[in-house]
Amino acid sequence: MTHLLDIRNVSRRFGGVLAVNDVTGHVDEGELVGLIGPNGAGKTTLFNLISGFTPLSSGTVSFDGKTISGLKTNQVARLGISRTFQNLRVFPNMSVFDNVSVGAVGALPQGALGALFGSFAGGGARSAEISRRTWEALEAVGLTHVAGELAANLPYGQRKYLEIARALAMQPRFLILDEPAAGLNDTETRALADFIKRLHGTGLTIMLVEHDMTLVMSICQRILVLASGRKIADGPPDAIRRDPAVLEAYLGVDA
Ligand SMILES: Nc1ncnc2c1ncn2[C@@H]1O[C@H](COP(=O)(O)OP(=O)(O)OP(=O)(O)O)[C@@H](O)[C@H]1O
Repeated sequence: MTHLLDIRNVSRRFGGVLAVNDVTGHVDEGELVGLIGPNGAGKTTLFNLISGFTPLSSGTVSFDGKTISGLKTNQVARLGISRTFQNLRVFPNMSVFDNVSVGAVGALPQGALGALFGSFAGGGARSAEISRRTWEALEAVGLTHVAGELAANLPYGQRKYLEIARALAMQPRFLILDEPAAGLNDTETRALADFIKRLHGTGLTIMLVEHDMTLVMSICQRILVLASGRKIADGPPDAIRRDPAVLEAYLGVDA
């Protein structure tokens, strides 16, 4: 069976640091997978390698049976991989609606709808489709009521959902969330966990990096663990919780 995401012997070196060291793993269609590990383990670098933000030093990444390593970020996005960032990348002086529509614009190849609807109707059909996808994404994260607000005016918690909405406006098959709960309080984190579960319930495949273990253990079906760039474990939350290598590397406990 072909995995939706297939990572084979992937490495990335930064000077003397092997940030990701010969990692092999996969994500199947419909899974909700967590990626955990101590600070500096290589989690964000692995996400960057998957989404095309950082070139690989060696190895291959395939998506839906096609090699995507070497593609540019926008090409990867158009194939259906969408992501959020550890540090929010919201445009503060743009409206919430415009921030999210950036995602929809990025996902639609210029002229594709023109070809579909004929050259005269193309421009109008394209902007109607962008608007439809934007509203749909805002609806999914519960931000339609602030669509006209400047992003800068949103509280931090809502800006995180804004970033997720922008990723959703690309109508991805595979969503990558980099530390979605960072900076949120306990109540907000619980609400986020429910939201991610609902999103996953719609059939979306999701992979997330998260330091909040309660969140990861409660919602993920499977967890990959990195330590010093290497994959040290891969399994369901219960097994990961008891894995001696994980306890040693992750919690500093000599099991
Ligand atoms: N652009 C870069 N240039 C040089 N070194 C880098 C670069 N990006 C990452 N690294 C190094 O690679 C290693 C892995 O970093 P990475 O950010 O992927 O870890 P992480 O698991 O996401 O950590 P954290 O949980 O702290 O976010 C670290 O030693 C880091 O300093």
